This record gives sequence, C-alpha cells and structure tokens, in this order.
Amino acid sequence: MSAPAFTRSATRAALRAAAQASKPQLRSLSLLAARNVVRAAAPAAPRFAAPASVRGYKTLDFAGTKEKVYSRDEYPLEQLHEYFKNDTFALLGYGSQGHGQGLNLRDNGLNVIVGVRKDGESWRQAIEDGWVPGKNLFSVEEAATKGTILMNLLSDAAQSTTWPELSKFVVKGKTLYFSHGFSCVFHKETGVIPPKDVDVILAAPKGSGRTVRTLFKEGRGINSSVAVFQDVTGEALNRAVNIAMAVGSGYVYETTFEKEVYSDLYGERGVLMGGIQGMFKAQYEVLRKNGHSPSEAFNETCEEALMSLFPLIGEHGMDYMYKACSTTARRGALDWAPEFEKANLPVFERLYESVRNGTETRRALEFGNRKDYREQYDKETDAIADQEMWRVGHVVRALRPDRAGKAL
Ligand SMILES: NC(=O)C1=CN([C@@H]2O[C@H](COP(=O)(O)OP(=O)(O)OC[C@H]3O[C@@H](n4cnc5c(N)ncnc54)[C@H](OP(=O)(O)O)[C@@H]3O)[C@@H](O)[C@H]2O)C=CC1
Ligand SMILES: CC[C@](O)(C(C)=O)C(=O)O
Ligand SMILES: [Mg+2]
Ligand SMILES: [Mg+2]
Repeated sequence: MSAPAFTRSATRAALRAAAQASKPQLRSLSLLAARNVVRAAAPAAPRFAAPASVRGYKTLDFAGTKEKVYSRDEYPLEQLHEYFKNDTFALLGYGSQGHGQGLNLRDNGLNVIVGVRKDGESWRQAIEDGWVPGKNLFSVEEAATKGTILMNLLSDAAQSTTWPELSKFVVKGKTLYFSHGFSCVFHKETGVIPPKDVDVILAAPKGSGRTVRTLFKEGRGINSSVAVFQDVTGEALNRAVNIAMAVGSGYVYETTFEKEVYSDLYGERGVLMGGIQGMFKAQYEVLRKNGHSPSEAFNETCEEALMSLFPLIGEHGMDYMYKACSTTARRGALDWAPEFEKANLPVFERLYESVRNGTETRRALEFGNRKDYREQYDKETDAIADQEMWRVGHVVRALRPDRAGKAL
C-alpha cells in the first residue's frame, strides 16, 4: 500500500520547503518536519502479525516492496534495562565494532564485559577506553564463561580459527551473536557450526564501528540489519532487535544471514570502498596525464565530491544533486552515466559471483589468518596514503574552512 495522494503531496511540499530554507538550522528543522510527514504517511504496522513481544516496527513501502522497520523510539532505555536485567553481554573482540558497540552498551547502563587476547593491541585499546582488567576486561575464554550473550566480534578470520575452543562456551541458555553472516553462512570454509540448542542471531550495523559510536554520542543511531540463523527459544528475533537497539541502532531492518553477508561483502568491495577508490584514482590519473595540477585534479575528483555533491545525494537524493548543478553539467553527466553503468556492470556481476561462490571468503580467511596480517594491511594502506592523490588530499583537507590550514 503506498501513501495516500494527499500525504504524498504534503511530503513533497514539506521536502521542497525544507530544501529551500535558507538558514542551516531552519533547513534541518524543516527537514525534521518533513520526515515527520513521511512517518505520518506510513501505513500502520500490522502488529497482530508479529509475536506479542516483537513490537515497535512500522511497515514501510520501499518503492513498492513492503518491509518492516524497527525504530529506536519504540525501545526506550528503561525497557532495554528490564529486558536485559538478567543478561551479561560478553563482547569478544575489540576492533572497530567492539569499541563502538561496547562503549554504547556501557553508556546505556547495561551489564557488559570485554574478552580479548591478553596483552594484544585490543587489550591495550580497551584499557585506554576505561575497561578494567579483572572487573570488566577478561581473556576471551573468561568473558565467554561469564557472558549470557556471546557477541562474537573477533575478526571474521579469528572467528574461524578460535571456534574449536570458543564453541565449548556456547551452551544451552546462551545466545550467540554476530555482526556479520560470514561465519555461519560460509560454514564449510570457516568450520563454524553452532550447537543446535542456542539462539544464533546477528545485528549488523551498516557503517563503521566508529560511526556507530559517533552517531550514538550525537543522540542518533546507525541503521542496522538483524537476522536469525537459529531460533530455539522463539525469542531470537526479538532478542536481535533489542540488542541492535542496545548497541546504538536508530532504525533496524530485517534480513537473513545469507543476504547480509552477500550484500555486505559485495558492497564493501564495490561502491563503498574498492569501487570508489578505483574510480577516484582513474579519474585523477587522466587529469594529471593531461597536464592538470595536483590540486586541480584532486579538487575536481575527491574534494568536490566529498564536500559538496555526495552530501547532497545523501541528504536529498541523486535527482536533487543533479538539479543543484548547472544545466551543462546535467546534460553531460546524464549522457555519460549509462556508459559508466555499462562498463561497470560486468565487474559487479563478477564480484557478486566471487562473493557467492566463497572465493572472497577464502581470500579473507587466508589473509586474515596470517600472523603478520596487521603489518601487511598497514603496508597496503600506507601505500594508498603515499599516492600523489592522497598526499595532495592531505594538503587540501587542511585548507577546509573549519581547519584553516591548522594541519599544515
Ligand atoms: N569494522 C566494522 O565497522 C564492521 C565490522 N563488522 C563485523 O564485525 C566483526 C568484527 O569486526 P571489526 O570490529 O572490524 O574487528 P576486526 O576485523 O578488526 O578484528 C579485530 C579483533 O579481532 C581480534 N583477533 C584477530 N585475530 C585474532 C586471533 N587469532 N585470536 C583472537 N583474537 C583475534 C583482535 O584482537 P587483537 O587486537 O588481540 O589482535 C581484535 O579484537 C566482523 O564480523 C566484521 O565483519 C560489521 C559491520 C561493520
Ligand atoms: C563497508 C565495510 C564494512 O562492511 C562496514 C563498515 O560496514 C566492514 O566490514 O567494515
Ligand atoms: Mg563488512
Ligand atoms: Mg558492512
């Protein structure tokens, strides 16, 4: 069911007014108002269809496909405290997600402990973040013994190598939680096969753990996916949604373990990371070969994209970004977009297949299990930082109005 015509036009009018508001504060206030119209336009959630305990979702129409979306305002903190009053969250691993989810759980006043390798990089980092050895910072094994919700946030490669040991702690009555479908879906490659008598769920923030934390501190929340791999208690989905809220999500979408891991591995190799890096580099190189200065090549490739045009797409959509650019730009970009689509389509097809058939998983496991994987990654990312384009970027960023050359 789509929104009734009068609410659709009210939504459009509100969004137009928001986009046209001159002052930034006014613009964000109007945008909030516009979002409320969108909310009001959403059809009422068919609560009868869900278990009594799984509440707080709206069924929204995504271009003709109806999907459930759970929102944080339906999961107040007092309710989360009540829900988790008998639980101990054992956060196993303290990388980007461990840091973000762990600190959010702690700030939410929930009972959370961290389990990492003693004296490793994560142990040091956890102490820096205020976790105290023997009080709420333990070895992986100790934390897994104490926890009722075992949050496996070790690297995907480590989830596989530690499973023979860790699985001993995954016993009836505990919940096994991941932030990725990786280990369970690719069980042939990872060896991770959970015992049949525990709930196995995921809540996967759709963004970096750093953003999970910064959005939470700003009083907002990240979008996350939830899924159930095994439901022995009948409570698995509800538990996943509640955990997603507790770790700092704003809106939560349902998926499956398989769909989560396929889309995630595909997206990060594609547009989100690998694709954009390759596209920036190719455009920059052609500009440089044709005699453009480094600053011009960088500004016309990265800085304008990141500081001006991409935020417009993010706030209001691709069509809005087009309308905010010149008629000349619009003509050329509209003509060239299908060329880029055609050139990229076979690459994306090949990438999806490489994800689906496990090639990407095997590569991640093989690389992530090398003893020196951190140094190897550092070498490769340092090499990116050392490319002319990103050395130029360092100088350009320092000249942004909010930094005024401070880093030079
Ligand atoms: N990064 C992100 O923002 C996102 C990650 N995810 C998922 O969340 C999970 C965690 O990812 P992320 O937070 O990035 O962490 P990382 O992939 O960076 O893994 C880091 C953690 O794994 C530990 N680790 C690595 N090897 C071993 C080992 N052999 N034995 C014991 N511990 C080991 C590290 O401990 P030590 O310091 O001691 O080496 C560290 O605590 C993954 O499933 C990932 O796919 C999901 C959404 C986004
Ligand atoms: C895009 C990379 C990511 O999938 C993420 C931050 O969502 C990851 O695995 O880190
Ligand atoms: Mg990922
Ligand atoms: Mg991701």
